[in-house]
Amino acid sequence: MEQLDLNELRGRIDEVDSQLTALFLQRMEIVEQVARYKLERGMQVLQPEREQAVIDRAAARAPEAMQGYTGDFFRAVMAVSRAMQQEIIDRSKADK
Ligand SMILES: C=C(O[C@@H]1C=C(C(=O)O)C=C[C@H]1O)C(=O)O
Repeated sequence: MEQLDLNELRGRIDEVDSQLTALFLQRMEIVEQVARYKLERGMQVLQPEREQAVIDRAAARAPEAMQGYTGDFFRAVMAVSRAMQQEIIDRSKADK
């Protein structure tokens, strides 16, 4: 592959990444509110049924060859989501 082509492809990846970043941050802002909801009600951060539903719905939207990767992507996103929720909850409990 020509260097020029690679640069062009990477430029397109950078553009998608910038959209992904904005959407990720938007998702995490909502997740922060979910964490506060759970904190007030003493709920567990991990909700396996909900996670499976998120993965299944996303995978169903993807072409067959991409379904596994789509599931992996959402598993990673939700692991980050849970980590932030746990930090919010732990910090809030430590402050009391
Ligand atoms: C956001 C939530 O918390 C966790 C993270 C999820 C997510 O990021 O989508 C889904 C389920 C939970 O394990 C939730 O309960 O809805």
